[in-house]
Amino acid sequence: MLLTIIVLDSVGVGELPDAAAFGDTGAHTLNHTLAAAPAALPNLAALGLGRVPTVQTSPGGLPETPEVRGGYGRMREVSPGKDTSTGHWEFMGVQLQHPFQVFPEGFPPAVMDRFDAATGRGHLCNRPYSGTDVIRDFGPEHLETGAPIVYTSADSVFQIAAHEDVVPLDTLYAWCAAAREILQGEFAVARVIARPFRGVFPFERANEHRRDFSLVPPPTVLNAIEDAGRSVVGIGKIPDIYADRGITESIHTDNNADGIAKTLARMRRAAQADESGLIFTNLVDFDAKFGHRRDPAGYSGALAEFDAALPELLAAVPEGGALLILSDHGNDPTWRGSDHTREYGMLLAYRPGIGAVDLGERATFADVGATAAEALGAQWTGPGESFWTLLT
Ligand SMILES: O=P(O)(O)O[C@@H]1C[C@H](O)[C@@H](CO)O1
Ligand SMILES: [Mn+2]
Ligand SMILES: [Mn+2]
Repeated sequence: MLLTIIVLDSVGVGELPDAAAFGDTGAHTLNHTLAAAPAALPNLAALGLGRVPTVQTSPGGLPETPEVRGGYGRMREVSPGKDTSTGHWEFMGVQLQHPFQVFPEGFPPAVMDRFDAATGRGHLCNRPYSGTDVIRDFGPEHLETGAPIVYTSADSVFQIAAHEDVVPLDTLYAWCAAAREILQGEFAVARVIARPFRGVFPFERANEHRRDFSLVPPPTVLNAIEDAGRSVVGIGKIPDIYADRGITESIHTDNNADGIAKTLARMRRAAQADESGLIFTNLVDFDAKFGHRRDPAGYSGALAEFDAALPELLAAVPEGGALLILSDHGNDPTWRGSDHTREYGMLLAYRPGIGAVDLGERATFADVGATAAEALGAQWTGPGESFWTLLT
């Protein structure tokens, strides 16, 4: 049995009931993107996306689709966060009791003194910043001094930007590993992120060389699937997000198109070998290239690019297999600021021969992991209610 899960990173489907606590009342990544930059998305609509509550189907939204052949629903996130780690860990059965620590004033001397000692270079910035603005504003001084640019956001992240001609990639990754060691315990941040950049002012991000150094998660459904002797193929940021735990094979990707192509190829290889396991992909461009940059046209184009590839992905689902399409938080490109938005996760499902199946409102993202465990015959007694029987 082959299960493929594809996360459309940050494609939220409307404010969660507790959105006010995050300052996100009224946010709706999908609706606001399509209202600002219309795209038909016929294949996502045919899976039932337009039937997810609050998703707009009138003009400026998805087309009405009389013939829906897919499972559709939305998911509540119980963990108190709206970042990638929180969302993906909850997918696989980890419900956080407390939010990851954030550092809106920057990182204290107890952290930065140790980091400076590790790099021998001092540092620049050390406060919340947009990743494209920070290289524009601090890049010239970085080129002169070689000091790493350290910045954060509303998320629990310690980000290190450095020019590839000034700091070789392996040095930047070593600095991230050193920061990862320092940022534990009272200073634990969910992720240390390497943000290499290149070119001349105002510089260009080398997104394909981004690397996330995540905290190690507690045991997840991925471990249970691996323990059941199934393969767990992580594509894109997935291995980083789970700190390689419960991952049996990792496939790096440069962008969404590359992620889609590598997912397709791996699905076909698994089907030919009658392989039983999970292919788990994260497509990050929606979030990283367009959401945080408040670029609805780019966001809409990325959705259209995925929608155009969907027929091939559906055709690659073997008999008896399944495909889930999810989102892990919002990042409304029409919203104020440059951070994520607290929204329902999208849930779409496809199996060969499926009709229209209303998967309803899931009480937690962890229903995904409970479903994956049941589908793949893994033992999971943690959080989440499986919806696998709705798909069989
Ligand atoms: O460097 P940028 O502004 O893209 O940083 C964003 C802010 C988030 O915390 C981080 C991970 O999604 O990317
Ligand atoms: Mn994300
Ligand atoms: Mn993000």
